[in-house]
Amino acid sequence: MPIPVVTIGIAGGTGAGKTTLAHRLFQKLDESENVSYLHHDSYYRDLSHLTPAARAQNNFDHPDSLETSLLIEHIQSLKRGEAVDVPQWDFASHTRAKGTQSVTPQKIILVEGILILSDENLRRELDVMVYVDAAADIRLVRRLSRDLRERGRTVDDVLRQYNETVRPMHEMFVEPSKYKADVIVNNENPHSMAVACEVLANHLSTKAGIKMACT
Ligand SMILES: Nc1ncnc2c1ncn2[C@@H]1O[C@H](COP(=O)(O)OP(=O)(O)O)[C@@H](O)[C@H]1O
Ligand SMILES: O=c1ccn([C@@H]2O[C@H](COP(=O)(O)O)[C@@H](O)[C@H]2O)c(=O)[nH]1
Repeated sequence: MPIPVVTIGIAGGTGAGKTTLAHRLFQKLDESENVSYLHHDSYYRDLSHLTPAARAQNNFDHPDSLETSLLIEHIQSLKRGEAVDVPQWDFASHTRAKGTQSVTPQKIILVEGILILSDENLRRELDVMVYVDAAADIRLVRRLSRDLRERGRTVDDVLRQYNETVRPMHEMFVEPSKYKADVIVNNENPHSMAVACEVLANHLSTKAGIKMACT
């Protein structure tokens, strides 16, 4: 039996604050309202057939690097009330890890990723589209620090990748998708975050009777 579901998409450039916003939303939701959380990064196409050096050169910021059709299938399954087995991505080796993570159907499906608003079929699955915005230099600094800390990279790796693929793909696919969003959050302004929270709380309450306290 299908359950009423609200699907929220959170897009934005690398380091903009998508995951931070998603976690803030979890904290604001009533504890009884669980969320099915899908990250587009989990759907990178496996590269284990390539050498480690070739994998590191892959363009992870182009839409073709992701199996978006599988993400769409998973959103549709969750909407039908069916659990899904989500692949796991290993950022250190650039391969799909062994095993999957089961995600169960909930009233809210939260989908996050740099490219989720650039795909027309994926946009059709989203009820509310949010784009988190921050200046390129701020995003690069955050990305550098996160990739050194959490993704096993060196400064040279991060800067080479940023110049060769991250920045050009951002300009080609991510930044233009901002204009598809219902809400653009300025992550350099805490008030903008608070206003976005109010907009989402209002939408969740009107469309699905879900309570979210933003204060
Ligand atoms: N408004 C902010 N001020 C300072 N640091 C932030 C802010 N938003 C996010 N960060 C930090 O920037 C890094 C990248 O944020 P994250 O939410 O992972 O970005 P994304 O998911 O868009 O790549 C994290 O270390 C996070 O703690
Ligand atoms: O194996 C990989 C897969 C992805 N990336 C980079 O990740 C970011 C997207 O993640 P954010 O959390 O939004 O930053 C994307 O820009 C890819 O370049 C990677 O480096 N290696």
